[in-house]
Amino acid sequence: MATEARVLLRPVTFVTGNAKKLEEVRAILGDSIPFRSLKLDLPELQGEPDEISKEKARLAAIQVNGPVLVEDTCLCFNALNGLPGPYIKWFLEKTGHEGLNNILKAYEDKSAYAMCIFSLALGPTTEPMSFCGKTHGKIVPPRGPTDFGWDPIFQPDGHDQTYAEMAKDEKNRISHRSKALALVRAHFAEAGYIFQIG
Ligand SMILES: O=c1[nH]c(=O)c2ncn([C@@H]3O[C@H](COP(=O)(O)OP(=O)(O)OP(=O)(O)O)[C@@H](O)[C@H]3O)c2[nH]1
Ligand SMILES: [Mg+2]
Repeated sequence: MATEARVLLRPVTFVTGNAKKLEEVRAILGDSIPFRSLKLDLPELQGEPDEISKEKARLAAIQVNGPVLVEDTCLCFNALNGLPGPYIKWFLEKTGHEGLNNILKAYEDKSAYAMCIFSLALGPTTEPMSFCGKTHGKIVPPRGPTDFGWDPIFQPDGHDQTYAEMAKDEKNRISHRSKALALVRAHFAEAGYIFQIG
């Protein structure tokens, strides 16, 4: 089904308070989609990851009054049926890498998945669309640089290194974030948006 082309008068604003996310999004997207960034710490709902991400997009679109892209990242332990999930930020802040490993000491299953849900809202009155990427792996004692979140304790399946130990471009090739952004790019290619940026 052909999608009607829509004219966008402004670049897509990627709204995040997290500089490391922005760095990765820039590296992955390159110049495939006209975008700029805005540093804002948006309030986050409690609930299912998809709804948290969409609500961030709704709030961001009101602030920006134009097309916005946001993302919410989850780290999900299979032994805990997906928790900490969207609450990983607070678990990490309060318990650290050691605490996250300790939580799983009670379980044999150390498997986990990293999940990114991007939400795109074309404007403040448009319902956001979501794009989800997942990378499966396991939780391990920390290895590698500690400059980005839980990267040192997440070892993707099929790799000997944690996210933190990997070269940046290697992480970006296989990450939850790059899988979700591949869907965002495919959406832009299919929707045929026309950017008329004055
Ligand atoms: O090791 C990591 N590798 C990653 O690839 C990654 N992506 C996000 N995070 C962290 O996981 C929490 C998500 O929470 P989150 O999605 O609400 O992000 P945030 O509040 O930092 O930014 P934002 O909500 O303003 O965009 C925050 O602690 C982020 O630092 C990552 N850690
Ligand atoms: Mg956040």
